[in-house]
Amino acid sequence: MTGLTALRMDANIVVLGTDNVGKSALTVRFLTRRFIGEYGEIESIYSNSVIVDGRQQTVNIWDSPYSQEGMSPDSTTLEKRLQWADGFILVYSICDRASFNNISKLLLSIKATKDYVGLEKVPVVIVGNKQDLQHRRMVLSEEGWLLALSADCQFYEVSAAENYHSILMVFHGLVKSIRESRLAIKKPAGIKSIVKSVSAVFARRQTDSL
Ligand SMILES: Nc1nc2c(ncn2[C@@H]2O[C@H](COP(=O)(O)OP(=O)(O)OP(=O)(O)O)[C@@H](O)[C@H]2O)c(=O)[nH]1
Repeated sequence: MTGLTALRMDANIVVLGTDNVGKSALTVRFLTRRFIGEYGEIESIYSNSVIVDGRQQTVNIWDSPYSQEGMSPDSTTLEKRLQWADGFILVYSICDRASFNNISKLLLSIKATKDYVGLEKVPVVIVGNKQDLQHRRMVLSEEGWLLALSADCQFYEVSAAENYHSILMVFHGLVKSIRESRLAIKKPAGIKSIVKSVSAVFARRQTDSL
């Protein structure tokens, strides 16, 4: 991440997942507090001003409909989104095993792209949506938790249809992580690492003069 990126006050969030998992439903819930049921197939970047931990922040959210050509984990269209993003929301449906399997592929694509541009760790939140459809559940909560633990991500199970607050937590959690990752990059070296570097220089000088 460059110095300029570290100073930016807005956060670019990309919402990814296979078709029908509720990417648009989550985004619209967060932006309007409403669940409208049908969302169409429109690709959009929404901007919204939010207050997280008492600080105002502009959040840009890129929500794209899934299609085999455009959003499969190895496509160039996906790569464009990966480059643009400061953080990701990866959505699966708890009723759709294939959508859960796709999350691991997306994690690999994110890692490959962001490593390529030199980032150490990109904030990611994994979301299991449609929690209200318990009778059709195909993916256990524990599987979501384990995947998130192994990838060092946050995890939420939510229902965009029934609950606004859990969706709010997803977006706020991600914005906080993006902020923290920027602060970590800007943070000056601690006193311990300065002492270590100075000692290393002196040690080298002593051995050079022998
Ligand atoms: N029961 C239930 N239905 C949901 C929930 N979230 C979304 N849906 C429904 O699932 C369908 C797909 O939702 P979308 O938000 O369009 O899904 P998407 O991931 O954006 O889909 P694509 O645009 O095809 O990529 C719609 O009929 C929604 O009403 C949920 O939490 N519970």
